[in-house]
Parts: sequence; C-alpha cells; structure tokens
Amino acid sequence: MEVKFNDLTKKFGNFTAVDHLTMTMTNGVYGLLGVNGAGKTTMMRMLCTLLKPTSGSITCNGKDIFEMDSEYRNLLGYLPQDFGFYPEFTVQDYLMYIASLKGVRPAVAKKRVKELISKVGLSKVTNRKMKKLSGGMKRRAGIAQAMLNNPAILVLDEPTAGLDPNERIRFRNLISELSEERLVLLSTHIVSDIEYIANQIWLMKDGKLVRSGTSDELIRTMPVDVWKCFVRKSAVSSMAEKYKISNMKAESDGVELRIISKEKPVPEAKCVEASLEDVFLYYFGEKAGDKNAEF
Ligand SMILES: Nc1ncnc2c1ncn2[C@@H]1O[C@H](COP(=O)(O)OP(=O)(O)OP(=O)(O)O)[C@@H](O)[C@H]1O
Repeated sequence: MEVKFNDLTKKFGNFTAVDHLTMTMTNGVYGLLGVNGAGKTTMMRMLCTLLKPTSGSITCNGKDIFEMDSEYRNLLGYLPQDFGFYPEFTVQDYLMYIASLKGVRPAVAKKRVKELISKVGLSKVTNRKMKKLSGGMKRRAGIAQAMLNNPAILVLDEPTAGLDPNERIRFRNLISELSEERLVLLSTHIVSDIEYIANQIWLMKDGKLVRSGTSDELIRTMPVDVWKCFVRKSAVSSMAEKYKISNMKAESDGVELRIISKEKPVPEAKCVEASLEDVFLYYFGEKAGDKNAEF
C-alpha cells in the first residue's frame, strides 16, 4: 500500500489551508502533529475524498483516489474529529447500522461487530446506549466503526481529544495494535500521543510540512540545545523574555527551568537530552504562545 500526496493544495477563497504538500505513506503509523488551524483536518478530509483539492493530487498505488471511487472507499476507515453517533442506539446496534451503511453483509457484520467490540474493550457495555458512554468509550466506538470494513487505510482525526491520561494510554496501545499491516494516519496536537507509536511524525504548520522523521530524527534536526538550570524566582521573568522555556518546576528555594537555547543560558546550566516536546516547542513556539518561534 502506497499513498502519495503530490503537490496537494487546498484553498478556501484566498486562504491556503493546505499548501503544496508532497509526501508518501506506506504501512505503519504516521503522526500528524500541529497546532490548531495547521490544516490537519483539511488534509485528512481530502485523503478521505470528502473534500476536493484545489490543485495537486492524492494517489493510492499510483491511481488517483477520486477516480478510484468506491474501490478506494472500500480501503478506507475514517474517524472524524466530531463523529456523528446515534444517541439512542446501543453500541451493538450503532455498529451494526454503520456496517449496513458500509455494505457489509449481515452475517459477516455480526461477527465483525462482536470482534471489534472486544478489541476496543467495550464488551461490558455492548448493550449500553451510545449517549451513556464516557468520552473515551465513545471514541473507542468511533474507532470500531472506522474498522468495520477492515480498512487498509485508517484515518483518525484527533482521536484522543478530551481523553484522560488512562484513556490516552489505552488508545495508544489500541492504535499500535490496529496498525499491523495497515496505514494509520493520526492527527493530534499532543506530543505524547504519537511520540512512542508513530513510525513517522509530520510537523505541520500553516498548511505546510515543516519537518518529518522519526522522533529521534526530529530531535536531531533541532539546531539548538536543551539546558536545565536552577534560578531564583525573581529571575524567572527575565529568563522567560530571553529564552524559550519548555518547562518550569517551582521548588521552595527557586525554580528549575528547562531552556531551549543555542548558548548556555547561565554558567551553571547543564546540557540535557532533548525530547519531542522540546522539538514541538522549538518549531511551534509562536503559536504555542512564544514570539520567538522558528517558523
Ligand atoms: N470550509 C472552510 N472554509 C474556510 N476556511 C476553512 C474551512 N475549513 C477550514 N478552514 C480554515 O483552514 C485552516 C485549517 O483548518 P483545519 O481544520 O484543517 O486545521 P486543523 O489543523 O485540523 O486544526 P484543529 O486542530 O483546530 O482541528 C483554518 O484556518 C480553518 O479556519
């Protein structure tokens, strides 16, 4: 399976939401990381043929996805950011209903729904109404509906939005499990959602791909260092004006700062290993609240 974006562009009037993207995906987990408005949803909606590109194309094994029509849609599973569910339906009925919309034969659907309910950990609430599920459970039902046709391409738009840390971890494990032998594209603005499970991470900003690579590769692209130092509380604001601070930990006698900087911020600062969080802040600082962003 090979999906390619070829100079993909989407404009809304004069505004360019996706700006000349060119990239290739094969099997594995691709993590799309960007701040709000980066163009992630627009790009995913084009990948799901819900939105036509203004220019450029998307191909699947060399064929234009818009020309493939149902042949392509049969390969696709999609969990939108706000997925519609039927509040009065039970989990089982909801999934059976979506299976019928997707054209899965009833006998096959029954077996598949049962398997998926178990896989996403909803066996105990099979007969519970959708409206009574927790946020995390709803998202899991959403993943199950996207998986009904056993898609070769699974597209998940911010699947972890609003989940608590336990659900988040559960989700990560589920996505890893589902990614065997398929292509999973997952968008988020939470670094830890994809740090450990994505084979490739794409950093997207203003419709453009600013960097891509594994977590380690992205860390290596950062042309600055990360420092830890301990300062008096009164020194924090002047340090914050001068440097990009990726973390602050208040102690009784001062504050421990984690600083992203080319040069050593204070003589006693220690150089430490950078993390993907630091990379995110380095590239997206401006939108994350820092005027000294790199792009
Ligand atoms: N139908 C539309 N008409 C006009 N502008 C749009 C439309 N859809 C999206 N946009 C704009 O395109 C930009 C990218 O939006 P998009 O939803 O793709 O970003 P995103 O990265 O998914 O953000 P978020 O994390 O907030 O969902 C935004 O500035 C948005 O306002």
